[in-house]
Amino acid sequence: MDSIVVRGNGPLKGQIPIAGAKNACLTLMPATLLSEEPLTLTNAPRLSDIKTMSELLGSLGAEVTSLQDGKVLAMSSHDINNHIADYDIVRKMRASNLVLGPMLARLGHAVVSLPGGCAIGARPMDLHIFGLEKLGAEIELKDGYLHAKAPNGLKGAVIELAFASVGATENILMAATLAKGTTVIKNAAREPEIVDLATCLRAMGAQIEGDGTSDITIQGVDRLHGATHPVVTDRIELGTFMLAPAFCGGEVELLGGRLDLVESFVAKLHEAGIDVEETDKGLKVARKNGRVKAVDVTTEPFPGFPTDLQAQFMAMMCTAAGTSVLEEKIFENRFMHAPELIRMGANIEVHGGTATVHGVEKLKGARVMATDLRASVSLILAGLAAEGETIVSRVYHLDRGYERIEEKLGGVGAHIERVQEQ
Ligand SMILES: CC(=O)N[C@H]1[C@@H](OP(=O)(O)OP(=O)(O)OC[C@H]2O[C@@H](n3ccc(=O)[nH]c3=O)[C@H](O)[C@@H]2O)O[C@H](CO)[C@@H](O)[C@@H]1O
Ligand SMILES: C=C(OP(=O)(O)O)C(=O)O
Repeated sequence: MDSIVVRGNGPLKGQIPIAGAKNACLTLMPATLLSEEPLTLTNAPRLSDIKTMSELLGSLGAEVTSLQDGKVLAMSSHDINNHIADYDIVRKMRASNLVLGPMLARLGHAVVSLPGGCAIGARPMDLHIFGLEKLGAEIELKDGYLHAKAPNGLKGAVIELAFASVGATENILMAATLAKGTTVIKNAAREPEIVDLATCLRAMGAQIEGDGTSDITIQGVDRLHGATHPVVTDRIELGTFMLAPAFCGGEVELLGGRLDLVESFVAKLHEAGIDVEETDKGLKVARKNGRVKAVDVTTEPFPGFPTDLQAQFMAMMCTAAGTSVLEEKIFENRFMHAPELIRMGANIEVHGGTATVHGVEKLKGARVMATDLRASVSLILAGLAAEGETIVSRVYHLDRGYERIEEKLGGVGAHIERVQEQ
């Protein structure tokens, strides 16, 4: 199994290219199931989650061809000959549940394994089911699988979500494109990945308005056609790498970075005393001198501070001047990185969904274990700012969401290498 070894670093300098968004690509790929014609995605990230989604789509009869070293995904769902998304693939990745809406819309039936919980929370699918049932689907849970059918086809409806769930919005949005009549999703998620999905669906012939706001209106059409669509920039990879110079010092330009994707996060960086400026090619982040200031953060749905950047921000707060309070409002168990950061000398108290971080002068390298994707990368950032060597094990979590992290961070002067452990 691979581990990542990082050594405490001086200032970082240079440029890091930001990839297409994992979380956009994972919903754009199942959109191929909605049409018999090919869908091609450009600017795709090279990640293990993308391979898992390719495997899942392949198991349903779709063809996914990876071109240009994985940056282009050419997909065709001409022949969908299986309607069962098997537990063995779905359990590897929760986003597998995003085939449910498209399969139901295209085939009129689907059987999809319930993904189950994961390290960060229980993550039920009640809102996905609620929305699809409003569209006329009949859904039953049997043997751990959701058995969904729409004997009379899907029909447009007004669907008010109790919480602005990203996945539920995506599943309902995709299903509604082929439903009869008009669907309105109220309290829809507003994340950039939803806007990217709607943009791609429009390129395929769907009629959608209001994406990026809380009310999305979809006028169903009879069929969707092929398209080529560039995946939006990964705002979480962007935010993660913005924290590297903020934490270690130096100046790094994030190529392809866009302020509108990370505004609430950048507001917190400014409060902490970090400079962020827009350039022709992206965003430049600099910390020239002085200690980072402690700031409080509450995670919220977009446009609020993203939960997927909470672990990384907590790592930086470990050596900030003062005390910061981090409130996690999206997932009930997303502080698994705290005990590992404490092994590196951090002073953190966790009570329920609140973590209080008392800044210390320095972290110290240690052997630590990654528990989930963003926890893993928070430990790498902490290791770069710590004294001595940090070994992060279980980095398969990391490979789900960060392509070639050693190359990207190594390229700006970080001491980081991947090793194989027995
Ligand atoms: C592949 C992907 O895009 N993953 C992202 C997506 O996950 P995901 O789509 O799973 O996140 P949701 O927005 O659905 O979940 C947010 C909260 O709603 C709850 N919930 C969700 C659905 C449901 O039917 N019932 C319910 O109670 C969840 O348990 C969680 O507490 O958005 C999250 C919130 O920004 C991000 O952290 C994930 O990185
Ligand atoms: C929680 C995440 O992903 P997923 O929803 O795929 O588990 C993430 O990207 O941080």
